[in-house]
Amino acid sequence: MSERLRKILTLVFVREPGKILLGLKKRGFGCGLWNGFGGKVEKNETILQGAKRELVEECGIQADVLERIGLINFEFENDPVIMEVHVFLTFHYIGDPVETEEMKPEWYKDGEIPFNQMWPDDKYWFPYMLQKRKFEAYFLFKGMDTILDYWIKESLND
Ligand SMILES: Nc1nc(SCCc2ccccc2)c2[nH]cnc2n1
Repeated sequence: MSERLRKILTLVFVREPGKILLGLKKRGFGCGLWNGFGGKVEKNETILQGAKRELVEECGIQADVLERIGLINFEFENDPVIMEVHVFLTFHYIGDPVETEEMKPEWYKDGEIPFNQMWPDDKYWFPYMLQKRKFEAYFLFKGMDTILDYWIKESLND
């Protein structure tokens, strides 16, 4: 896997006790789905800096403390590039979420997460993230809707 082409991306979830902030993607990759906030990591920034930047750009929230909670590799059939998504979590942030051109933010109760309007893999790894259990996962997609294969495991390392 190491010699494959990789695209490094971030995904940030903002939490309150019993609630999670999701954004409805208004354009681009994953348009029409609820997701965390994130995107590409630029050349001149670290993954953590990229995560913080995307959170501000996409919903106006500043998170000084982001905890790395997961690492997910997404592969799409017939696409040579693997998406390496670094997932972050924060309970400590500044500002109220605002709608942007990219995202429409909404708070959801943990038991009312709209998985049927989210990427199909989310229901597999959200439980780890909601319980603050670090995880690694891999999903092989056919198109945008079908998971051909996957694994997920709890990881203890940083
Ligand atoms: N939850 C979730 N997210 C993504 S992409 C997240 C990274 C990203 C990529 C492009 C723009 C913004 C954010 C997924 N891809 C396949 N399953 C998936 N599940």
